[in-house]
Amino acid sequence: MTMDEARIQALYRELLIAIGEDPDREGLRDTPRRAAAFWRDFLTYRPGRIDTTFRHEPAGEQFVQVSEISTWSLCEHHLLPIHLLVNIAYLPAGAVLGLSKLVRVTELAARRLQIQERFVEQVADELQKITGSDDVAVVAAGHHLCMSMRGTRAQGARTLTRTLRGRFLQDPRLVSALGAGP
Ligand SMILES: Nc1nc2c(ncn2[C@@H]2O[C@H](COP(=O)(O)OP(=O)(O)OP(=O)(O)O)[C@@H](O)[C@H]2O)c(=O)[nH]1
Ligand SMILES: [Zn+2]
Repeated sequence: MTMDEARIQALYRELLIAIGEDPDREGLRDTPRRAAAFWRDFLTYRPGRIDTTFRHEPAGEQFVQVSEISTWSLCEHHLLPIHLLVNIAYLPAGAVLGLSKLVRVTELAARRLQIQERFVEQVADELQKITGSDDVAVVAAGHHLCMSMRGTRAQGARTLTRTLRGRFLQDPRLVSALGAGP
C-alpha cells in the first residue's frame, strides 16, 4: 500500500476546519502530523521472520494452542478501533511453529482496515501456509468501539468469530478443546 503522509496531514487539517476547529491553535497545530504518524505506524507493521519451524514428531497426537493474544485492529466501516483477543490452535504436521510467530501472524492480519470475519480467515490462511498443516482453528473475541462508543452504545458486547479447518471441522472433541473462546 502506498501512503501519502503529506496528503494525510492536509486532510486532517481540512477535517479540523470542517468540524469547526481552528487548526492553528496551539493544541491542534501538530495534530495532523500526529494523526498521519498514527496511520503510518498502524499500517506499516513489519512482522520480521514469521516462519521459524522446528521438526517435531510427537508420540501421539498433539494440539497446540496460544490463547488470548491481545491486539487492535480498525473497523473498515467506521474507522474505529476493534480490540481483539485471539486464540489460535493447530495440529502440527511434522513441524511446530515458533510460538511468537502465532502472535506475529495475528498482528499482521490486524494492521489493516478489517471486518472481524475476514480477520480470522486471514490468520488461518497464513497459519496453514507457514505450518504446512491443514488443521487450524482461529477464534477471536472482538470489542468494536463502533458498537460501544457510538451507534448502539452496546457496552460490553462481544463478537465471537471462529474459523475451523481440516480436522477441526470434523472432530467435535477438537472444537471443545478450543474452549468457549478467548
Ligand atoms: N459483519 C461485521 N460488521 C461489522 C464489523 N464492524 C462493524 N460492523 C458493522 O457494520 C455495519 C455498518 O452499518 P451501516 O448501517 O452502514 O452503518 P451505521 O449507520 O453507522 O450503523 P450502526 O453501526 O448500526 O449505527 C454496522 O452494523 C456495524 O456494526 C465487523 O467486523 N463485521
Ligand atoms: Zn464499525
